Amino acid sequence: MQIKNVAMIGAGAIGGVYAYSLHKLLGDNFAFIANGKRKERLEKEGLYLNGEHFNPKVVSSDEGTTFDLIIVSVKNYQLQSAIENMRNLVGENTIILTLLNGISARDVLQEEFKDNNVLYGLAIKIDAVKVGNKITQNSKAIIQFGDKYNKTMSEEVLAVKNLLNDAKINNQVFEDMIKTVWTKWMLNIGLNQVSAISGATYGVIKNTPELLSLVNKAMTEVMEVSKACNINLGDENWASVQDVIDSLDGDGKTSLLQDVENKRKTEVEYFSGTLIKIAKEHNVEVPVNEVLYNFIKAKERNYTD
Ligand SMILES: NC(=O)C1=CN([C@@H]2O[C@H](COP(=O)(O)OP(=O)(O)OC[C@H]3O[C@@H](n4cnc5c(N)ncnc54)[C@H](OP(=O)(O)O)[C@@H]3O)[C@@H](O)[C@H]2O)C=CC1
Ligand SMILES: CC(C)(CO)C(=O)C(=O)O
Repeated sequence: MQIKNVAMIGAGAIGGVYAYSLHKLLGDNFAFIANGKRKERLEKEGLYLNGEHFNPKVVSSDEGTTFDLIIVSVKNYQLQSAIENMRNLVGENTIILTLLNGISARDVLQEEFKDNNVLYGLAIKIDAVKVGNKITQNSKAIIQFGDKYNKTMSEEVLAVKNLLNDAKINNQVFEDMIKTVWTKWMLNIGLNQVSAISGATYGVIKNTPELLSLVNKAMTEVMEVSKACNINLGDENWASVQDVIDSLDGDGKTSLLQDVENKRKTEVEYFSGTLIKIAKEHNVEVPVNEVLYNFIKAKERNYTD
């Protein structure tokens, strides 16, 4: 199986980074999916990655074509609209890969596209910042992806791996993608939420013991909930998160902080919001996350122009 044409829905900070490499490899066999004004703007202005301009093809939802692979890189609260916008471009054999943070996007997509292979996926060690149509990204970003379990890789996983290798996109397939997705979620629950409240860049967080301690307390609650859910995050998952924090560029900012700074809706419901719900079902206390949740919700509620 060879992936010949790829579409991506979500030309944002994350999408833009990977679109650059896929566009370079595939030319017009790579396209963004966008409609209306979003399509016009993307076509007219394109994107910049680290100062280099690129202008991939843009297809609309009613293009009358299907893709071998569709990569989804919108925010969690945009997922339903993205699903409707990609529906007509999903064929019988289209593989779908999500890069959204959180633990729910893959299952939401699989429920909508029951007959397709929807892979688990995430973007890690990425410190992309997007202002207007200009993206900066300095770290060695990696896509971690796969089926739920990958003791042996399926034909689809191998095909995506070959594509990412050809596009020179760092990638890893883990045996247990549920644990991998939860590990990233733990990182986001710590780092993203603390940064959104404090306004701190990665560099400031790394050099401020009080903030680091808060990050670790929020993440410890995820470890506890993971045990109650039989996901059982362990020392190696904790260590891999610390490794990611170390790798992030000092000037970079989490996506949640970028949202708060730009007075956009945040993904907090998919971080502590979801953790609090799961914790309740399992009678686990998550007081630090309750505080973080309320602070971020209050920030969102009080955005002023
Ligand atoms: N930024 C980061 O460093 C990281 C982010 N992530 C995760 O990746 C996901 C994406 O984040 P990020 O790239 O920062 O988000 P952005 O907000 O930068 O990008 C989302 C993009 O999706 C577009 N979009 C939304 N709805 C549609 C739609 N229906 N059709 C077409 N395009 C649409 C938006 O367009 P428009 O602007 O026109 O509304 C925007 O360009 C999130 O889950 C985030 O948590 C993961 C790792 C790191
Ligand atoms: C891990 C981190 C903080 C950067 O890759 C992220 O996922 C985000 O900013 O949403």
